[in-house]
Amino acid sequence: MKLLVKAPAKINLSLDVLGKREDGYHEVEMIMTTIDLADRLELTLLDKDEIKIVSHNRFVPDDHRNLAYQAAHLLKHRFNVKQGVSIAIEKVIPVAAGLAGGSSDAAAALRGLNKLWQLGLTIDELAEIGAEIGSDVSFCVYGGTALATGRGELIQALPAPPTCWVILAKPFIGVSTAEVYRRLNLQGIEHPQTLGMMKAIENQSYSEVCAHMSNVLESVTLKMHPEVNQIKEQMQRFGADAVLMSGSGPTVFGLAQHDSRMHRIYNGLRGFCDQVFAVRLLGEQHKLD
Ligand SMILES: C[C@@](CO)(OP(=O)(O)O)[C@H](O)COP(=O)(O)OP(=O)(O)OC[C@H]1O[C@@H](n2ccc(N)nc2=O)[C@H](O)[C@@H]1O
Ligand SMILES: Nc1ncnc2c1ncn2[C@@H]1O[C@H](COP(=O)(O)OP(=O)(O)O)[C@@H](O)[C@H]1O
Repeated sequence: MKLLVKAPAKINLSLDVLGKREDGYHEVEMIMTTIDLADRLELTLLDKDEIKIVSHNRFVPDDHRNLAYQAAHLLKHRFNVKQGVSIAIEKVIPVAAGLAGGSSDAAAALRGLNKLWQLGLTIDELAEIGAEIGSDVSFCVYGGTALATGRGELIQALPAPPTCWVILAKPFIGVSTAEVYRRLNLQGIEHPQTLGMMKAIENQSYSEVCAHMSNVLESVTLKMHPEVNQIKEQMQRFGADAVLMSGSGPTVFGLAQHDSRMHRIYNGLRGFCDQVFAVRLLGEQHKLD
């Protein structure tokens, strides 16, 4: 038996860090939303009692380091599943990009294996299990738009932001999330107005969403990789209404409402970056798969 599952990427419309916790993680406040850029996972039941990862992307591990493997392993052992599974990952989301590709693959594996292995877990139970794999996995289990707090695993659903295009550009560098958090200096950072962003979304005000886009991790990544700032400037020059780095970076995204503007930014950026995409927001929390 086979099952196809989609694993969409996320962007952070705002990202605030409130402080460092005793467990080493940081307390965050983030507005996250899924976009129409997705990996595809093909799950196939195996008679043999094993978890197999198939991936043709050289940046994606095909063993226990793969987050989708970790999702399968967790479910298998916690619920004493005897069947094995092969997980083939067709990678579309750039790796180590601030777009939660690995986390979304893990979330898709959780949702898919819940069906394939007939575990009968609720979406909330899957999100709780996801938090054991990584801070962003819970959000990815639900998808849509949400406020994420705690270390990122506490999720409160929000309405869909106003419709627009998202143009993404990833320079040819990878960024380590752990290193970015480690280098963050909490003194003197300018905090985003998370509440303002939530109100902008509730009011369906595109201009207010643009005005409230802010990410405190930019202060670290832009210093380490000046090319990220250059991409931000290019996007602004080509007419994006607002521009921000997603997560710990290095991917930069810009928003645009009109098709013509989207084409101008997309074509303009292709000369500067190896990976450029123009996609729609997926919107509200919805039933993935
Ligand atoms: C920055 C964000 C924003 O959405 O995304 P990405 O840029 O990775 O996509 C997330 O906070 C990343 O979440 P995720 O990538 O799942 O992080 P984890 O695997 O849980 O943690 C990786 C490392 O980042 C640091 N970390 C992560 C989350 C957090 N709230 N505080 C932290 O200090 C810790 O050092 C941890 O060891
Ligand atoms: N399924 C997966 N897809 C991509 N990367 C993965 C996956 N599983 C584990 N990884 C590892 O996780 C690291 C971070 O990947 P990714 O989730 O794409 O980045 P980010 O957390 O910045 O959004 C990669 O360098 C890779 O080694």
